[in-house]
Amino acid sequence: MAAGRHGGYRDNEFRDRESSVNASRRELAYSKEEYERARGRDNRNAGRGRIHDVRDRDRARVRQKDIKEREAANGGYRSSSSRSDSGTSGGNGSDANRRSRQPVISVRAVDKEPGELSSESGSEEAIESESQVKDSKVSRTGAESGMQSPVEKKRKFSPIVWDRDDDGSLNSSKKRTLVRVTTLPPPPPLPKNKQVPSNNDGGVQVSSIRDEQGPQSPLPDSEGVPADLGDKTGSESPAGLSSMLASPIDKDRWGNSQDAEQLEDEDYVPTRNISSSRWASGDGSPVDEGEIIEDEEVPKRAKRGSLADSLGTKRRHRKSVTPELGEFKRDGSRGAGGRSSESDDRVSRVRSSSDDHYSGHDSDRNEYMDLDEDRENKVMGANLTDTESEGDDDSPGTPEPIGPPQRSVNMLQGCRSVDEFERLNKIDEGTYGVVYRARDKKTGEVVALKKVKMEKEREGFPLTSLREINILLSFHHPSIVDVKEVVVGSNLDSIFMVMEYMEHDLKGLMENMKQPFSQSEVKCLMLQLLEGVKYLHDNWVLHRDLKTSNLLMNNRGELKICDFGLARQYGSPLKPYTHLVVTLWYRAPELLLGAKQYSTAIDMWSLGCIMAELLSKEPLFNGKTEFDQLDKIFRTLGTPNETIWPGFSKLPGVKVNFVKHQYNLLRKKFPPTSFTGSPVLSDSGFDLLNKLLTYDPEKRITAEAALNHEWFREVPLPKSKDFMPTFPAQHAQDRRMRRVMKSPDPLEEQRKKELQGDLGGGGLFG
Ligand SMILES: Nc1ncnc2c1ncn2[C@@H]1O[C@H](COP(=O)(O)OP(=O)(O)OP(=O)(O)O)[C@@H](O)[C@H]1O
Repeated sequence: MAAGRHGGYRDNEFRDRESSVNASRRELAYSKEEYERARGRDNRNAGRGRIHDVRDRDRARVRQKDIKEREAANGGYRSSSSRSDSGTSGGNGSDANRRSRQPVISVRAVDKEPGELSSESGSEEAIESESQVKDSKVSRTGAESGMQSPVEKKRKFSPIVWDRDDDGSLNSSKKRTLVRVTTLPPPPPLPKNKQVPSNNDGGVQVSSIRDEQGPQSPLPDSEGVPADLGDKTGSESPAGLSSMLASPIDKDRWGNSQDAEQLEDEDYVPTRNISSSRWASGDGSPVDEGEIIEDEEVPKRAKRGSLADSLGTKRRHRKSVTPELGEFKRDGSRGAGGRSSESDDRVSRVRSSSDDHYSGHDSDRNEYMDLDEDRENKVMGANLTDTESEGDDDSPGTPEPIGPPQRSVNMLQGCRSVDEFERLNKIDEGTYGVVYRARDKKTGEVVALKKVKMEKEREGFPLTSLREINILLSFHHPSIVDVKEVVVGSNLDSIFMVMEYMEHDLKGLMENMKQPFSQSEVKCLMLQLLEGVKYLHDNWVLHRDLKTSNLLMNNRGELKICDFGLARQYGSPLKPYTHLVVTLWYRAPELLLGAKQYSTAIDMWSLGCIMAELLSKEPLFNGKTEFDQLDKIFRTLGTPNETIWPGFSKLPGVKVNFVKHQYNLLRKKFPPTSFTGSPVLSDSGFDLLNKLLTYDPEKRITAEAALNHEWFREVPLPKSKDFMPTFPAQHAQDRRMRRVMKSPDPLEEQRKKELQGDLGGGGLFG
């Protein structure tokens, strides 16, 4: 029976995976097509100026050099691996890529010291798989003669550079960024067919407030929040947020006198007034294209900004961003998880309604998608055009209409009202949002509504929420929580994400479980998790806050990643705030040690911590401070050194004198057999755990490689989702209490305190 189940699971699961892989491949095909098109346009525009030629030549040289180095380092291996080229080859293609960028690492494969994880060497297995990957990928990308586009390769593994303060010779942030950006790829496209719908692509209507408000509006550039998600449009919709923003606070209009009073009390009325927004004039004057605002990123989600800010920013981006960024309207593949027909309907409905009101700004097309870049990357696109040929094509004056004309609409016009939902209960209250269980009165469907907290908003709509909405509306995958639409509060002062309802989050679930998950259950969960993370990484997004409370589970055994408030496209320059991303217990050592660059590996470390927690029901490293966290890691895994982690000794945090723990004691925590109740883990399971918890981020296993790990193929096989245990749904107080009592991050605690007492307010949903 069990075997049968497993067999069934494997069929289903691997079919899922196969379809996911296929989707990824389709996305790859798209990317390549776009890339080729961009290159074609490069050629067409070759006469634009010498500077482009010089730049191209430089780039070509750098690429050649890069390729040669890689070949030399890999004994002639030329990786044709591409990010989307996933799954079935059994390859460690991503690892291969990483290694190929850092040849030294593979040379050190044989060096082992006490404390070194057995898997940290980069492994022969990986090298072997490189050639497999090479073979399989070469054949898929035959036109490239087995050589991956340098752009693709660079893009995938270009680390985020966030420290821009070290360039003393350049006293303007703009210059600094320009310099940095030269090493970075153009911002990656969101997934094909999964991008946040633009004006013409359904789901979200981007406002062109200036157009709406006429020339007298001083708002230079603004754009919409999610609106018009398809169910209703026009007259049925509430007044647009744009109008709301465009006029001074009006209690009647906002309905919520409490909010209005608060704002008045705090003298923040002007911030709600777009005509006096910081983008309009004076110190809040519109930022010129190319200007950088050196906003320092603040702790998780504390950063807020007016919607107009980010939207205005995006418009500025848009003029020079890469073609990929702007092009929403693509045919072809669906999301890896398959887009629901409902979503398609939504898109088509909005599309069909988007042909009127065309403002003539093909530039508008890109705005919503790019929200996650927000202020810190104001002119990333502009700068990229100075440094990347791919970006040249979308420079002003060379618009490439790709979809039907777009109309300008009020930002939230078309969104349904939250009153169309019946509130059932409060599920949880996160740091920056309250989550309710609710029922759609029309359809009877039970959903989760995450309310964006606006109570303390001084500058407008929280950027982190914009980012989250943007990403979640864009991405569709079985392992990523689905945001169906955005609705507005009855007083128009609040915005809710309508998500599929999930009965549990893994943190709360484990706290209520008597026994930890079995190995086969952990495998089932890890497979789903890895699929989701692979999908994110394939689409250039780092989650940056993976932890068990951000993993939802329903009673169908499905796991879904939520909380994308910290998620970010990578390959873009970021602000220095590294040590404040990722909840402490799940934070990678490079972040804890102040590394100046990070990439997908930070999420993989979190997955290692999660895997261990799923097996043992206890957090693996539950530090109280950053130092304590590192100490706990080092005690368990051994203190790293330059041999196992080249570059380690140069990390800023290494100035601190850590006790040198000689040995890796992880196996003691997860023995192959146990009579003491410790969670058991097979050799191959332990190998995977080791690879996830590898110190050197360059050698840490990728999601793709992890998915192909032997552990998932050995007995006990992954349990079928259908046979995963079910649990009674958790009530609000369970989840809330757990969060307040167990939250390990002092910053999070502080934020929680700040928010206490600030909840509630008018309307059905508080
Ligand atoms: N779709 C959903 N279905 C059911 N519960 C959900 C859903 N989304 C979120 N939750 C619950 O709400 C909690 C908080 O959600 P989320 O993490 O998105 O909010 P947040 O404000 O970003 O929280 P945090 O303080 O962790 O950053 C989750 O841990 C989960 O328990």
